Amino acid sequence: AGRNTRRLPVPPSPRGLPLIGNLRQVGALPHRALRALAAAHGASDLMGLRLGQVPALVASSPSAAAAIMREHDGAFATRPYFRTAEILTYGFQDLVFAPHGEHWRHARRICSAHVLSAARSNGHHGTREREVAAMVRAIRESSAASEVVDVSKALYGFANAVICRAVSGTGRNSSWEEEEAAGKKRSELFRELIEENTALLGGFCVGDYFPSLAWADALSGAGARAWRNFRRWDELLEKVVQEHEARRRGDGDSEEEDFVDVLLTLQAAERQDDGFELTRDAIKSLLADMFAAGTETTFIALEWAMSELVRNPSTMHKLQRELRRSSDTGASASATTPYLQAVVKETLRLHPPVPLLLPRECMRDVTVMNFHVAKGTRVFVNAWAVGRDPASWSAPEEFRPERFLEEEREVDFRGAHFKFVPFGAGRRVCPGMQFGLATVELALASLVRMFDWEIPGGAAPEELDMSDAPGLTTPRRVPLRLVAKPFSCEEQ
Ligand code: HEM
Repeated sequence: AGRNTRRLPVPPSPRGLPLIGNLRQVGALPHRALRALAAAHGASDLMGLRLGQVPALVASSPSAAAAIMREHDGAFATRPYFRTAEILTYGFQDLVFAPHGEHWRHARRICSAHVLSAARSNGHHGTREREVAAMVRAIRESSAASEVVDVSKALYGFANAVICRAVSGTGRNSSWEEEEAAGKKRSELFRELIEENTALLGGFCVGDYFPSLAWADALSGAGARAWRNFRRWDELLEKVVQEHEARRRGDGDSEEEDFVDVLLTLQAAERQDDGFELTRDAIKSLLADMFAAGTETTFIALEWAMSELVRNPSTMHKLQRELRRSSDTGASASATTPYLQAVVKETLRLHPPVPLLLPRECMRDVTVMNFHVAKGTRVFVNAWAVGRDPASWSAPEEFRPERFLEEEREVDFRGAHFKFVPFGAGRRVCPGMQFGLATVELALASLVRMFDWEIPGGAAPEELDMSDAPGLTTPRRVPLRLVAKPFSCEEQ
């Protein structure tokens, strides 16, 4: 097969410049630029690119997404090596990103098992509810002082606090208020570190695109910046792990096990049958990964859900009616809130928080949709373009949650429908899907149920700026600032 594939054509590709190839054409909003490039070059399924010295492949249609993540999932299961990621993950990029090693399988099993069970457990449900309550309280206070609420900031703080508590726990021995103050300080530090991480990972590291010029990073300072950030992460995570160890030596009270507890228990049960040793650095690497992967994504989904609702008042009212009617049945009653589920789906279709998913790398020469793809090719799946594919969706650019209750009611994002892949699919599907969704649904339900929202200064809903920020994740370009009017049942 290897010999035959060489005679096959390579995917259509726009002409690049000498040396840098197509790097300049990717632009600040790569998901948009890549869709336009693909359309202009007859490459609506697969498009070839050259990013510096690195060959790349972009999948932009549902069938191309299925070819990469279902038919050839095994060949594309690895992540490319990134210099900054290597530093930021304790040299454990392999542990988190390499596909076939025992380490990867083991680490991933731990992550998924914990994250999924945490999503269901009552302990974490309670944690989420307390964080939602804290956010609602803060918004009420701002609205009483007739301030405009920085919704983006409130949502980021919320998403960050939920992940902080799920991953590194709550100081179970202190009161909630004491903890809230300490937690806030820590959340701020986490926020700073995560932002720096995102900048570093999304940033341009010469060595990632020009392996033969890797020494240039030493000159540009990207390497030094990554090391500096790494040391700050390390200090914080070391503290988190030490606190847990002290607590475990103490009263051993662990009614609410968090992620660090699970990892320490595993470490103690040491030498797993596959010979994997959970070192201190491996634990810290996994923690850093959860923080980085869980906060930004949850925040972005919430930010766009609120934006779309404010921009589409009839949708907002319909959701408010559903939630206010079913409020006494409790937040877990997802069966009673079908419209909420549809709103969340529609938000993720139009605004997947990681629009190009995380890059994969081709591990051997393969034939994909009759094209030859060489080993070492870096692969992007344009989930954003796939979710707006005009051949698969009616009125694809419109926000219309009803589609998920009508013609698309069978379609979901769990990895079986390749026209809707905001969490990826196959071996590399997001392990935090359940956890992220539960957080998004709970927070959105409370904000929509408990407040009426308006754009400050009486601007018309359709004037709301909906542009996305440059980078590999897509938060709003400008923060969402709204007036919140507390809703009380007597008004209706
Ligand atoms: C709405 C929320 C979220 C969205 C939209 C999202 C989306 C994604 C996407 C698109 C990927 C890459 C999948 C691929 O390449 O096929 C991913 C990977 C990942 N996500 Fe999420 N995610 C969310 C929440 C979370 C949360 C809450 C956590 C953890 C607490 C998490 C942990 C991870 C990890 C560890 C990976 C890397 C998996 C791997 O490389 O195998 N995610 N996520």
